[in-house]
Amino acid sequence: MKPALELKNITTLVNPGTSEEKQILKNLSLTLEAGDFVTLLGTNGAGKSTLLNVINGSLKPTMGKVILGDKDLTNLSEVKRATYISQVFQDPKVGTAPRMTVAENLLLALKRGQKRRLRLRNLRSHLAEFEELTAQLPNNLSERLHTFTGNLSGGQRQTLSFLMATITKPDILLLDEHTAALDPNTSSQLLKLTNDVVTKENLTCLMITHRLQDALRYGNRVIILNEGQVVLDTRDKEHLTEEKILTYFAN
Ligand SMILES: Nc1ncnc2c1ncn2[C@@H]1O[C@H](COP(=O)(O)OP(=O)(O)OP(=O)(O)O)[C@@H](O)[C@H]1O
Repeated sequence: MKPALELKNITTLVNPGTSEEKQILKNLSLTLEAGDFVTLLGTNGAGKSTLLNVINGSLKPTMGKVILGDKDLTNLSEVKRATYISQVFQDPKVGTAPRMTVAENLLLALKRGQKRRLRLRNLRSHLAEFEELTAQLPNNLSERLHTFTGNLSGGQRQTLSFLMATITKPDILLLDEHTAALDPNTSSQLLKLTNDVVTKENLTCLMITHRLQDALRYGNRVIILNEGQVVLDTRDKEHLTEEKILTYFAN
């Protein structure tokens, strides 16, 4: 079977030819198998978000290739890649349309890839489905289906962003510290939901986190980046400890 995602010799150079020139990712290669749930760790500035940006297409690598299944995405725009790749960001304000209701946002996510005019038709016929989908979720989202998302709490909005990112099964799910801005209870509820959905749907997922205990608790594989390179890539989580992880971090 083909790997879900292959990054081949990715190098990203920003501000080339200026005094600000910086190589962020350095000839980085990485293969994700279908169903891999990777927790991605590394010090501030190691290149974790840059790696996600190269995958989602918001940053074009200076060199290297991004292959999804049998498709070469390297020259595909961010918008076109969104058909295959979903992402949840750290900021709850990103990822949902604030002047649309929860139900309207869910419908947009469900009809991803269709023309906007067609996407908002038949909202009524999906309401029962959305009620059922949100009923099991934290933060009483099911009681807020007709609320503008701009009026939701950060936790409700992040739960909605996660639901939108997974409502149709993405080929790759990217999570960039998606629970970091939430209070400890809400954060652990959303992480548990994340784990349940990723495991049940057998999603291929890359999740950036700074919390070592979460990196150890969730997923089947741990990757640590340092200065734009992979310094640890292991599925042997049984023998991994927080102390051991810290030895791979830059000082
Ligand atoms: N477009 C850009 N132009 C210039 N420098 C950039 C750009 N994008 C990222 N960088 C720099 O590249 C380095 C890596 O950034 P990146 O955001 O990928 O790190 P990170 O591992 O996600 O860090 P953090 O844990 O702080 O979120 C940082 O030093 C950052 O300042």
